[in-house]
Amino acid sequence: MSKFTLRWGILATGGIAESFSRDLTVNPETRNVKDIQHEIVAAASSSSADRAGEFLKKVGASSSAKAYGSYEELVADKNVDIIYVATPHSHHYQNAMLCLEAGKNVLCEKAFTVNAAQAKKLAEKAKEKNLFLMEAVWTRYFPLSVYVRDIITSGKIGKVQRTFADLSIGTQPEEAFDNSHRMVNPDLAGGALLDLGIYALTWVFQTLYHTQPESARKAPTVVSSLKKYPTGADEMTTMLLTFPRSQELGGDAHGIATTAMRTTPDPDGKGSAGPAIRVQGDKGEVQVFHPAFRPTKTKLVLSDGTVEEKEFVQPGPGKGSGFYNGFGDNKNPEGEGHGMFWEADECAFAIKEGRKEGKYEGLQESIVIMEVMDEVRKQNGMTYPEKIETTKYPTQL
Ligand SMILES: NC(=O)C1=CN([C@@H]2O[C@H](COP(=O)(O)OP(=O)(O)OC[C@H]3O[C@@H](n4cnc5c(N)ncnc54)[C@H](OP(=O)(O)O)[C@@H]3O)[C@@H](O)[C@H]2O)C=CC1
Ligand SMILES: O=C1OC[C@@H](O)[C@H](O)[C@H]1O
Repeated sequence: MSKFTLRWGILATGGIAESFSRDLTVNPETRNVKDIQHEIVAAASSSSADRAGEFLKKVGASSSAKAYGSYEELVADKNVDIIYVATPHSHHYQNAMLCLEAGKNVLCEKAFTVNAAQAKKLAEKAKEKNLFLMEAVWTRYFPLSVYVRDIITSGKIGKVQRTFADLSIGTQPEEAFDNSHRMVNPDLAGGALLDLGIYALTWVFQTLYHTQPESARKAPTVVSSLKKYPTGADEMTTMLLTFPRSQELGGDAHGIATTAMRTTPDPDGKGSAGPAIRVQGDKGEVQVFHPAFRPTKTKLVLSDGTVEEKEFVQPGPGKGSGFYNGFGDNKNPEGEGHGMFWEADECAFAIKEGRKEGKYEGLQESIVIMEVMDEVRKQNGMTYPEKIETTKYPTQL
């Protein structure tokens, strides 16, 4: 049987574009995926075509892949089936809209947009054009996440009551980033909430919201506190979410999502401080260890005395495929892939099957999460410049 090939265009040539593109070059059979394959057919850099060309060489794309010096040229390429948007948060709305308007399917990096209004507009445009659109929350597609969700829906830990989830990175932001860096720069919609807090929210949502039947899912209420960094972006944010749920499911559930730049749930790098995520039911809990964006270890602890630890090593090409932590250069342990190929596979399966959204986080869920982040920013007076909050398209950034 011939394989379905998804032809990718890569929009931007920064750190995560490199990790993602390297993962696209990994043979899917190494992860036991047989019916689809990926091909990078083009990349574009807003700086120059030369930079796009160097990028294509670096990530191991075929020599026939096209290098463009503008995003507009990329979206006009007829050989491209889907575009991976890998620019800073501030640019996602404009860049993703450019792709959709040109008739391209889109996988857009997290945080999906700057606010929920922009996310809704993208979802409407994708629907109008009958295109696939997905937020690139890669963690949702890991076998580890599938396992955790299955634990919950199978009832193994009983009725789920509460999830604690933290993604904090234990850095000194003053040393790690200058004020123009995307992690702290409000002009690029920087800050802990949109960059890191999204993963804490991902764990809260995929355990307390996504595990409910679709018709039963209700948006949570939220109370929050946020500490600002001198640039005006946030460096630490804490959110308490209440999910309205039926008595049958155990009644309302609480999600505590935290993020911070200066602390870490894993100070010794060995997991000694305990898990970063705890999903608690009335018969036990399932734990997930740091980092919330790329966890590899879980522990199930039940009130009947069962304790089961599991390791989920990312399958892959062998020596360090270039694991990128968002602001530095970090290598995967030998023999591990990065893990962005799972979300890429989902795009291929969806497009092959004619689905228009990701199966483990549809657009409605991305929008609800953006609404939570909007509310947190509103409660704490954190705004971004109007030109990146606007839904006006096109807007020159
Ligand atoms: N899933 C994950 O694990 C990770 C996801 N991310 C997400 O990926 C996105 C990009 O992050 P990352 O790759 O670290 O960022 P980088 O700064 O490394 O790269 C961003 C790229 O966007 C393009 N760009 C266009 N306009 C601008 C602008 N005004 N300022 C800066 N860059 C611009 C540039 O590419 P060019 O010049 O080629 O056009 C640049 O190289 C963010 O949304 C982030 O949240 C980041 C890290 C990890
Ligand atoms: O998505 C991400 O995951 C890893 C983080 O360190 C990074 O900053 C973030 O963008």
